[in-house]
Parts: sequence; C-alpha cells; structure tokens
Amino acid sequence: MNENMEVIKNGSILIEKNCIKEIRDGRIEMPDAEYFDAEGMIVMPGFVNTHTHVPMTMLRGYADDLPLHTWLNDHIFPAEARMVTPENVTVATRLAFIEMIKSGTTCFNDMYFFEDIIAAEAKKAGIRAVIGESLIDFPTPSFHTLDEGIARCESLVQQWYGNDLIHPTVCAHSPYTCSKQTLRKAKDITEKYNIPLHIHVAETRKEVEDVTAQTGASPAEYLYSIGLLDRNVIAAHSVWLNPKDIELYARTHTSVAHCPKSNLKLASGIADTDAYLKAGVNVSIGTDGTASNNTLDMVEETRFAALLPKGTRYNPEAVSARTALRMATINGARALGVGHLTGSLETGKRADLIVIHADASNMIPVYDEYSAIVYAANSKNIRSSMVNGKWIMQNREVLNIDKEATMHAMQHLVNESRKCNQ
Ligand SMILES: CSC[C@H]1O[C@@H](n2cnc3c(O)ncnc32)[C@H](O)[C@@H]1O
Ligand SMILES: [Zn+2]
Repeated sequence: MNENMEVIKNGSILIEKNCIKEIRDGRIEMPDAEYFDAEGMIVMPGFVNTHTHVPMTMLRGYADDLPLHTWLNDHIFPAEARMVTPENVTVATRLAFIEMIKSGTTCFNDMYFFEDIIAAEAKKAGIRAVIGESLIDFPTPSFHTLDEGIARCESLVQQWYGNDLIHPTVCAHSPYTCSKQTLRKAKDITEKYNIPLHIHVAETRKEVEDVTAQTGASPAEYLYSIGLLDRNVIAAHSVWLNPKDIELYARTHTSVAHCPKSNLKLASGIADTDAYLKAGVNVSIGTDGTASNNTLDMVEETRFAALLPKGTRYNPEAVSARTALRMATINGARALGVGHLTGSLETGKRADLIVIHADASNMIPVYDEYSAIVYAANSKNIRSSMVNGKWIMQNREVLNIDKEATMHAMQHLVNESRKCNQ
C-alpha cells in the first residue's frame, strides 16, 4: 500500500477544487496557490464514524449504567417518543457536529428519525454524511405506519441520490425490532438504488438467544437467509458472531461497524475484531449515539479499538495502531460505499483531511505517526479539518455552526423537556 494513503510526512498535497490533485515529497511550487504551512503537524484522512445516531446528543447521560434492553425499552424509546421533534433534532444534530468536527470526523453514517433534517444540517456544516431514515416495527416520532416509513426512506434517497457530500442509505433498526417483511422492504430500496443498508446486528447475547429462538438461526444467518447480507450492508456492533457468522460476513463482504465504547458501557460484550480482521471481514469503527457512549470522539474510539483486543487476546500484536487507524478511515469509507471518494489521501480522491498538531507536549517525541495518533493523541490535538476541499474547522474553530447559540438551544431544549415531564 502506498505510504501516502494514511499520513503525510514532510510532503505537500496539492488540492484543486474539491480533490487531491497531487501528493509529493517536499514542496510543490505553484505561483497562484494558497499555501497552508503544516510544520509540526501530521496530515491524515479524516475519521469515518460508521455508526451514529447524531440527535441522541439530547439524551447524553440520560440513562447510564444499564444493560441495553432495559436502557432502550424502559428509558430511551419512551424519552425519544416525547423529545424527538424536528426542532430538537436540529439543535441536537448541530451539537453533535461540533463535537464530531472537533474530534476529527469528516464523514459519519447516521441512523435515526428526521434524517432529512440531519442531511440538510450536514450540508450546511460541510461535513460528509451518509444518512438513512430508519424503519422499525412500531410508530416512531417521524412516521406512524410502515408504509409511511418506507415512503420517507425512499423519498430521502431520491432527494440526495448522486450528491457529492450527502450519501443516502436505508436503515432497519435490527432483526429483533423489524419483521422479515420490513427487513426485505428496506433491502429492496437499497437494491433498487445500489446503496448501503445500515442495521444493528448481534449486539447482545440476549439478541442472539431471542432471534435464534424465533428463527432457528443466529442473527447473521437469519439475515443471510432472507437475502440481506452483501457488500452493501453495514452491520453495527456484531459483537456476538460465531465462527460461521464470521465466515459468512467475510464471504458476503458484509462490513462491521465496531462500537467498542458503547458495547463496554452497555455491558454488551467485546467484539473479537482481531478474529474478524484475520478472517477477511471489513471492520470499521463507530461511536454509536451519545446516550450509550457518551461521546462522539473517534480519537478515543480508535484507541479503544486498538487496546481492547490486546487485553482480551493477551496479544500485544492484536489490532496494531496502523490497523486501528485503517479501521477508522479507509475501512469505514469502504463500508459506507464511499471508498472511491474518501478515507485515504490519494490523488483523485476528495480532499477530506485533518491536521493534527503533533508537536505538542502530549505527543512528542513522534517515533511513529500511527502510534502517536492512536496511543497518545487526544481530540484537542486536531487543529483543522477539511471536507470536499473546504475548511470546516480552522485552528479549532468550527466554521459553519454557531457554537454558543447551539449550546444555549440545547440547554433550553432540556429545560423545556424537564418541565413537560414534571
Ligand atoms: C431506528 S432509529 C435508531 C434507534 O436506535 C436506538 N439505538 C441507539 N443505540 C442503540 C443500540 O446500541 N442498540 C439498539 N438501538 C439503539 C435509538 O435510540 C433509536 O431509537
Ligand atoms: Zn446504534
């Protein structure tokens, strides 16, 4: 693999319009060019967060230290039924974007309700977004019947299909909340447009037990049996895969969105990503929502993704820093079907990159860039960020979102919701 795919060292990147035109050692002389001096910096592709529910910033810390099914059924679903409105989704999405941009994410994959709002906000913020309206077999804040939900899914796809920054998908919540018919309808839309399907799979042992009791197959086998697994599928979590499931993912090119922190916090378990990678599965990294994480920080998530397998496998070579960084960038882009556009610094790709201040007390000395980023960096080291050739953060200032107004609006939203709940 070309060295320049991951980090750029002592070199120059020529960007023309929204694309990387050239990458070269040393300085590129261009009389009319605008120069950005990256002395003391590491330039790398932006992080690709492959599993989020961005408006869940409104529920950060709302119900902590609970197992997934209690957390979801007794706390999160009821809170969402009250709080998920178009206005609240707008505010919560802006807050999420500030946090994501400040921690180096240039592309994210979202599953929620009112994704039309999230798409429009992403366009304004300038962040690359892979977005899908979500199907689930009960009335939701954005639709009441399944037919309405399906219509919303397809109309979002039609609205953004072919866009250079916003890439549509369809989301089905999970095999335990969607019937076979719902899952098939979701898949039919993705097949019609050749776009990804985003779904939670095998997150907990309970899910595996329940799905197996109902269908006679593991969640992965069941999804395969109804034609759902292929290279256009992003299977979030996938903690509880048996050896046959792993082989099935590899054979069908199903991608995993590994969410180490959310899985730890909800005590769902630890995915054996070392085994998945060795079997040839495309493993990427996601944060999940801030009600289970409770951050959207891909620097932190990547560190967890590199450290956990070492502890569970008693093997310091399991998931190296370099592998973890690939999972967080190019594997993510490939999982989302945008690997031809983003996820690495290569001539012809879109200029989606971040600038890390490596000449910092918490990072020097930098013997190895991958190690410095994965094991030493924190989000504050990320100084600037560019998506599609445009700066979206410069010197830690997020350019297209009003931070003060957003924070104020979030506080107001929470106060109002508390009043209504009293
Ligand atoms: C159908 S929109 C997304 C839906 O998913 C819920 N959710 C958030 N995190 C998780 C998770 O880890 N497992 C399962 N479901 C999750 C979220 O609250 C929305 O209702
Ligand atoms: Zn999730």
